Amino acid sequence: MTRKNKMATSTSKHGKLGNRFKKRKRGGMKDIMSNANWKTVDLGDMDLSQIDEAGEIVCFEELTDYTVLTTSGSKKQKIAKSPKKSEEKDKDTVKNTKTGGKKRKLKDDDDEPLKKKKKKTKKQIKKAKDVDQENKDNPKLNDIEEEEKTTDDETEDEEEWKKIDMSSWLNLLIPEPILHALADQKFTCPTPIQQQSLIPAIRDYKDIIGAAETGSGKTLAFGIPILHHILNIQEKEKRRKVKDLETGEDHQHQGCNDLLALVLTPTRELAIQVRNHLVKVAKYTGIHIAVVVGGMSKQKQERILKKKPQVVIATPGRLWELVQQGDTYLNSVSDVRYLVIDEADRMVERGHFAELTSIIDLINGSKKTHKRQTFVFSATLTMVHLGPKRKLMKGKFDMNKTQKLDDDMPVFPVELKYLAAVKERVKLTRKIDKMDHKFQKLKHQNDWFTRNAEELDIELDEDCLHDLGDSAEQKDHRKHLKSLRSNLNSMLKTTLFPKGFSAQYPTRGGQFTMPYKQVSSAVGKSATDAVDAVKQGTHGMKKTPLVRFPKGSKQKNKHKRKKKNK
Ligand SMILES: Nc1ncnc2c1ncn2[C@@H]1O[C@H](COP(=O)(O)OP(=O)(O)OP(=O)(O)O)[C@@H](O)[C@H]1O
Repeated sequence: MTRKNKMATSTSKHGKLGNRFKKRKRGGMKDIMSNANWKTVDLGDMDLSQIDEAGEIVCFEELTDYTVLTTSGSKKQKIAKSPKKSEEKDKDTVKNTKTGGKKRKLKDDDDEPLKKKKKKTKKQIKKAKDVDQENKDNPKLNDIEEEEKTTDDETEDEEEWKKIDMSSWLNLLIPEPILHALADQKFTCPTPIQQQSLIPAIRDYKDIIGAAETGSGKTLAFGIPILHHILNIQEKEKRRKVKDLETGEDHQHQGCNDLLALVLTPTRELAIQVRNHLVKVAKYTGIHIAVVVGGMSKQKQERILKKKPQVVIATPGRLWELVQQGDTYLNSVSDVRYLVIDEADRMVERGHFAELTSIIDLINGSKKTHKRQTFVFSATLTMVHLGPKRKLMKGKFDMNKTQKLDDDMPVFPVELKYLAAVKERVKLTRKIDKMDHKFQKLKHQNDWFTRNAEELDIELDEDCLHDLGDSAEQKDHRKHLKSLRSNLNSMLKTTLFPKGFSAQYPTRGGQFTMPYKQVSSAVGKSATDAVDAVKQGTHGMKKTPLVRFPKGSKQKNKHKRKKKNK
């Protein structure tokens, strides 16, 4: 339907569709009854057969006098009779057809005058070919824009979601629009990785390193905090704008229309998967999420980036290529506030590493003063086991001794505990030796001085001799040494390995035993299952006082409480 009250439609090769045809619209059927004959539209030199999108269309015809009938339930409504009225009313009716509680817009194609359409069609020939090729190559890429349309179309009762029990999310600082979207998807409980990441990432703005198996919900573990922070930025931006309007000032801030978050994934399939997942959860936030991956046509990429998405999900290769080409929007990638490296273990494989390093260098070189929050997620633990974490995080935060030990020896947890106990014993013995040695040395010095002084008949100044018995410092030393000795004693009295251990398995730094049953049940299993198997078999061992828990940890507090109760 055109503004000039002309109608462009198609006729099949086998003849006209007739004077009455039906057009299905959401919310009802539309009948268009022609009151006059169709007239052929002159398209000049243009050959319709060259347009891939044209499908069955072989020529254009226009209808200047028609009546539009719509069905509302079973009742048919006549909405236009005369050409002028028909145009106005038809436009209104279509525009007001409710889809998902939102006004459905007329498609540009329906709304444009035919002449304009003719000009555009020539231009569209190439574009249509590009798009078609692109869609053939990548059906998934095609879904990216499709899905956006369908999301808008969904109908729902605004308050309906509040009936769903979402109490498990309540303490995790989830903004209402996100909670709403989670409820829509019936995600009533956070997964463990989400539960553990959300508060530190949202409230404490901590960097997160997370390792959890495939399908454990890692995407939302970084997605929700990022959306939460962006919503906050938008809120602040709005307030600033209001303030600027009041004061007449014009400040430039990084805000709603900037690239704020970058998610890097090793493959385009994963990028699309992450994007679709985040789009669903950002449904009510107004936050724009886009994907930048290889295999997408330049035009489509430009179209997507023109919308200024605040979150970009990309593969390192494609992103780096576009940055190097000088893409204006992606050039601000160095200023992102949230950086996610998803599937980090795969990302460091050869093939991604060079571009990933370049991107990270670019981001690290940013002159912006704002703090960046980084999320590193991985499906396997290989990344965590690559080397001591503290080397990578030097100076970032202090690790206690047990953490350092665990970090150095990422074997089985149970093994670590016994290694820790052995190390503790050795350390204590060394400390005692050292102190003893100091005392011996002092004593020896005193003896040596006295002996020589006697031999040489020199009167010794008392100050030359070390006081081993009376000074406060010496007293402290003695006290300390005593406590070290008693600790070592109790350690030596406790059996390091419970009875029943028969099989032996080697570890770094020593040979330890564990029940054969557990060893055999752990063989050939995934790391998690093997650890479980070991844990089950060594349940009793966990209770030995040799195990040192990190300060402030749950186990430590439990241990303290138990001790107190005794
Ligand atoms: N809290 C939740 N409750 C129910 N389902 C959830 C929840 N969080 C995520 N999911 C669903 O679990 C599936 C896996 O989630 P997600 O893709 O985030 O896992 P992942 O750990 O990133 O997996 P992968 O390693 O394959 O990327 C998705 O279909 C997602 O919709």
